[in-house]
Amino acid sequence: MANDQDDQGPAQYASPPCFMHELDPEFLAPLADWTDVRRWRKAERERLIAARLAVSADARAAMSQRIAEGLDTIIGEIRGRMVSLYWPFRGEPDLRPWMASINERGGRTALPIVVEKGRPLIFRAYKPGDRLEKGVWNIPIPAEGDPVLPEIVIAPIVGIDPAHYRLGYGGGFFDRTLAAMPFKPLVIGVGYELQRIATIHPQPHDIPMDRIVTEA
Ligand SMILES: Nc1nc2c(c(=O)[nH]1)N(C=O)[C@@H](CNc1ccc(C(=O)N[C@@H](CCC(=O)O)C(=O)O)cc1)CN2
Ligand SMILES: Nc1ncnc2c1ncn2[C@@H]1O[C@H](COP(=O)(O)OP(=O)(O)OP(=O)(O)O)[C@@H](O)[C@H]1O
Repeated sequence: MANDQDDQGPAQYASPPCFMHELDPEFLAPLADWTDVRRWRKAERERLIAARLAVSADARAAMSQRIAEGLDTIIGEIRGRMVSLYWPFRGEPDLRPWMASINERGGRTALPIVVEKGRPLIFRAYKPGDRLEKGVWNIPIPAEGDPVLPEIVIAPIVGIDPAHYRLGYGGGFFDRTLAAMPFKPLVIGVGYELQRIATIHPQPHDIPMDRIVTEA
């Protein structure tokens, strides 16, 4: 039969598949919708947290010290300024020695508090030695004190991309908090070089960090 093409090789698609990833390994097809992005972010968070925890505690402490030096370089004079930090968990850089040094140099420090899931964080002043209590997810939080508004916000990253978009633990807390603050603080993302990724597939709610500091 002249028009029967079934025996002329395999069926062909109307358009060729995309081979962009073969030309450039960094090429990433955009994820179609938020369901895909959320699924991808969940897996990527787990991978990045595991990678961070696989680094020895000694190496993490050394990197944390380097990060503290990088923060001092960016911030400069600390006297009279308030910086919010965080109580480290899951292998995050431990900046508590730097928190102590800020207070010794006439600066002030604060910690974030989860008031409720789906709501912005609040900040309370905290310096080493102040009383802590257990907050949501058992994260230590300052036991007392009025809310404060830090002019410098240090945000620990799970992942970070070249446009400074931050992947966090998935609560959306920092994005909500920065969107709700009455002024824009200087926002510095901190983490390790191993947390750099090609893209976090940024969404309209994601707010990029002003600066990134790692051990490098
Ligand atoms: N050290 C530190 N403190 C911080 C933050 C941080 O990133 N690091 N936060 C920065 O935002 C806030 C806490 N954010 C968190 C967000 C999610 C989970 C968490 O464990 N989520 C569950 C899933 C919960 C759910 O889906 O409802 C999980 O990952 O298993 C923990 C903390 C405030 N304090
Ligand atoms: N300004 C906002 N208003 C309303 N919802 C928001 C806002 N910012 C983030 N969200 C919601 O929070 C959820 C988690 O967001 P995302 O995956 O970006 O979290 P994350 O940045 O990794 O978490 P975190 O800051 O807590 O470490 C999403 O459902 C998102 O829509």
